[in-house]
Amino acid sequence: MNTKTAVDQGLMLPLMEAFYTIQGEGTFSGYPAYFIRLGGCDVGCVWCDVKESWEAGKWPLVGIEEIVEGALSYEGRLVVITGGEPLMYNLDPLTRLLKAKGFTTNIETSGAHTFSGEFDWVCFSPKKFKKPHPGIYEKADELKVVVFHKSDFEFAETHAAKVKENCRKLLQPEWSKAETNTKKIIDYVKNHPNWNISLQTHKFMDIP
Ligand SMILES: C[S@@+](CC[C@H](N)C(=O)[O-])C[C@H]1O[C@@H](n2cnc3c(N)ncnc32)[C@H](O)[C@@H]1O
Ligand SMILES: Nc1nc2[nH]cc(C(=O)O)c2c(=O)[nH]1
Ligand code: SF4
Ligand SMILES: [Mg+2]
Repeated sequence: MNTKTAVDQGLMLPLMEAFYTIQGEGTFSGYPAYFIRLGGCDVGCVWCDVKESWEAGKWPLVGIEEIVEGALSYEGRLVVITGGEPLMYNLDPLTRLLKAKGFTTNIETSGAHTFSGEFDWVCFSPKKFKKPHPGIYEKADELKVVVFHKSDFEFAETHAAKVKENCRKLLQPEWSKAETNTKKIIDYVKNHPNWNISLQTHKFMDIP
């Protein structure tokens, strides 16, 4: 099988980095987790904190068995697949293998591409820069909207209207503007208690 076919089938993936850390964001904040960061993103968020991930061709193509071997070398059995935009790839084979080895599988996604993979928890973080694919709304367990500008509250509500009833609704301050945005988020959540706050706690702890 040639490399392109292997990538198309999700048997090889561009791996930017993989590391064992503490999930810093969202519902699983505080949980030890192995992060698999796939290279490549076509969404283009102006405030993205991993812009170096965007160009898929910069990262080595790694077979999914080798990716899972890396995860197996740590004690934790929670994996977070992120990027870049991980849904640019077929995640069925990787997540099937992770589940067969006993992992809980979580994803961080903008939802801008068609869904694939078998996930226990889907964190959907919609972006103004590229519209989400409509299929993501029924998959999302957590809607996590980054607040950069005051218009992001209205943006958050338009997506909240489309997710499942039991989907968690989180507002996360954009890191470089955290001081002013966090104040706005606190006021918003006090007045709209169906929303909760997510902070990038790994940045406060100075860990990956
Ligand atoms: C780097 S993205 C990768 C996964 C996927 N592309 C996405 O955007 O969901 C991981 C998470 O970090 C958030 N994020 C990225 N840059 C951020 C920033 N400057 N401040 C706060 N959150 C940020 C994203 O919204 C997303 O929830
Ligand atoms: N510790 C830690 N938690 C995270 N949660 C989501 C992250 C991401 O970049 O997807 C991330 C990350 O990069 N590090
Ligand atoms: S979708 Fe995610 S990885 Fe892509 S630019 Fe936006 S925050 Fe960065
Ligand atoms: Mg991050």
